[in-house]
Amino acid sequence: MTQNNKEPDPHGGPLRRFNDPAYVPLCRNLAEVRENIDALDQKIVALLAERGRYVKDAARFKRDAFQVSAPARQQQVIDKVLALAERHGAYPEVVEACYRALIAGFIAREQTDFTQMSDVETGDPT
Ligand SMILES: C=C(O[C@@H]1C=C(C(=O)O)C=C[C@H]1O)C(=O)O
Repeated sequence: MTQNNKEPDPHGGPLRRFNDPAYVPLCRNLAEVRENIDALDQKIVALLAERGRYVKDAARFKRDAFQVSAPARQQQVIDKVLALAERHGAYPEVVEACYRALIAGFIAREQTDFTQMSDVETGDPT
């Protein structure tokens, strides 16, 4: 196969086919594939914003950095999303990698939020 370093033509027809006869194509061209991906990305980012708001709220119920990190809960989330991946036919390695990155990012934000809070009983900044 030759390499031409040109981006694919979004409006061209198919250049390859899957060998699996059961494969049902979804789109007529790459532009249509990308419209669908872009529409999903809008929903995914909106959902990430909503998830982030709950992660922020979680900081109100924690005493220290270990509780912010909550490693047992992290593992529970990974196990749960891997089971969901299987149920929905998502690629498990993609789901796991995404969630490990997401959780790491959310924890970093939660740790920052935690430093900008005060103890409910003493009023001490933590
Ligand atoms: C939101 C929480 O805090 C952190 C963030 C998590 C997440 O993004 O799912 C999970 C555990 C914690 O590391 C929580 O403890 O539930």
